[in-house]
Amino acid sequence: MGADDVDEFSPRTPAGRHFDQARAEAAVRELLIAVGEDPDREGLQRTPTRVANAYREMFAGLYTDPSEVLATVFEENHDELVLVKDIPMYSTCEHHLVSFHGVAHVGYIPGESGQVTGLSKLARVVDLYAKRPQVQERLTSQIADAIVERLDPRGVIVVIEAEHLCMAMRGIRKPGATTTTSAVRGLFKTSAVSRGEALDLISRT
Ligand SMILES: Nc1nc2c(ncn2[C@@H]2O[C@H](COP(=O)(O)OP(=O)(O)OP(=O)(O)O)[C@@H](O)[C@H]2O)c(=O)[nH]1
Ligand SMILES: [Zn+2]
Repeated sequence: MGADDVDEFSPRTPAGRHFDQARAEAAVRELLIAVGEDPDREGLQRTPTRVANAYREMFAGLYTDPSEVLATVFEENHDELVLVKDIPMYSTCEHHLVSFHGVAHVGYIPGESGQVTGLSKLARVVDLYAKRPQVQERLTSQIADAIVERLDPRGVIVVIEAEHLCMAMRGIRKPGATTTTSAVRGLFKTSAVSRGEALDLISRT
C-alpha cells in the first residue's frame, strides 16, 4: 500500500482525516535514520510497524465521536453529585509527543430531567480525549464540555493530576512534579459551596 493509499477500513476523524499506516511507518523509519540508527538491523526491522501501531492506539480518540461514547443515558431522578475518582489517564503531549499521565476525577450533578449516564461512560470520555495529541488544559475542558453537551447537567467538575514526561525525562528534568488542572461548569462555577464540597471529596483519599 503506497503512502497515499488508504484502505476503506482505516479509521477516520470526524473531519475525514484518516490514520495512514504506511505513512506512519515510513516516518518512523526516517526518524531512525535521522537519529543515526540503522533501521535495517535486526532489532529495528519491525520497529516502524510497531510504532505506527502504537500511535494508532495512542491517537484512537481522534477517530471516535464523543456522542457515541455518551450514548447510554437513563433517567434515575438523581439530583445530587455523581463522582468517579482516580480514573487512570494516559495522554500524549502535543509539543513533544511523549506521555503525560496521571488520574482524572469527573463529577456532575444531573439536570432537571434527572438523566444520568453509565459510570463507565465517564471514563470512556476521559479516554477518548486523552488519546489525542493534547495539552492538559484542553483535555480537561473538552471532557467537561462533552458532558455538558450530552447530559445538560446542573454542574460538571473535572480535575486532572498528571506528570509530564517532557518535564521529567528531558528539558527541565523535574521527575515527580505534577500538574493539576480543573474545569468547572454550571453550579460548580457559580456556587463556591458546591465546588468546595466536590473538591473536598476529590482530595479525600
Ligand atoms: N500549558 C501546558 N504546557 C505544556 C503541556 N505539555 C507540555 N507543555 C509545555 O509546553 C512548553 C513548550 O515550550 P517550548 O519552549 O516551545 O519547547 P521546549 O524548548 O522543548 O521547552 P522545554 O520543555 O522547556 O525544554 C514547555 O514549557 C512544556 O512544559 C500542557 O499540557 N500544558
Ligand atoms: Zn511536552
